Amino acid sequence: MNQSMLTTIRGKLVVSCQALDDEPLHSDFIMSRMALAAMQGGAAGIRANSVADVKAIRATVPLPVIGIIKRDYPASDVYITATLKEVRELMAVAPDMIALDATAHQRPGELQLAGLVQRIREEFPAVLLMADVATVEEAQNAQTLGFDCIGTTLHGYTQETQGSKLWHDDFAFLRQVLAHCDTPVIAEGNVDTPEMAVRCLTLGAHSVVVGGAITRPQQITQSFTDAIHSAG
Ligand SMILES: CC(=O)N[C@H](C=O)[C@@H](O)[C@H](O)[C@H](O)COP(=O)(O)O
Repeated sequence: MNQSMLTTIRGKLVVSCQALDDEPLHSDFIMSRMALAAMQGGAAGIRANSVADVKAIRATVPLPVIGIIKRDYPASDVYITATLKEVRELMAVAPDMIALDATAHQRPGELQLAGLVQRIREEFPAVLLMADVATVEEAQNAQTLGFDCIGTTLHGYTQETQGSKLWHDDFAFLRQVLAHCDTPVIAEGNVDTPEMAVRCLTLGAHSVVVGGAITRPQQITQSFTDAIHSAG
């Protein structure tokens, strides 16, 4: 499956099934059922956090999986697959692709981004690597480092991009990344409606990842209650 994941998800939807330990649906069993529901709805791939969730999802659905480990480190803003330790942990459950923070921020541990990519390529040559970025410069750097694909995942979530949403100005950030990179670009982050997902693909995104709008019921509920509140 590994080498073909990018082919499998081209022009299609990947569903992010994540619930952190402070969220109501935190459970590898529930995430595996979310993945099954996503598959029944036509998703071509799954993105998941933690070894337990990736393992449960892999045992439940035959879809390719993008694995991450979110872990907070003191004195670093990097929390998505920050070090080689998380990569090695994930490889025990063999995701097809691993996504890692590819921002310019200082990483915990010895290896910075270039060194980390080099070590992963040496140790795990078969796994695909997705660069989660927030800026165009980070996307270009990820391309130079040889990532297999670039995700807009962290746009709006770093100090430099705080408050920006992927869909702002008709997906201006996504369009800029697409204009500057030949590497496949995956639209991810605040893609909250089917129309937005279609727009990302029409603009040239290789694939689109949708999370909370499908798999976080507290967020979905809030969109209804907010709408009712503003109408009243
Ligand atoms: C910023 C960050 O930590 N993003 C995480 C990355 O894996 C997830 O919490 C998001 O749910 C995922 O990126 C999908 O985005 P959205 O849920 O907005 O569709």
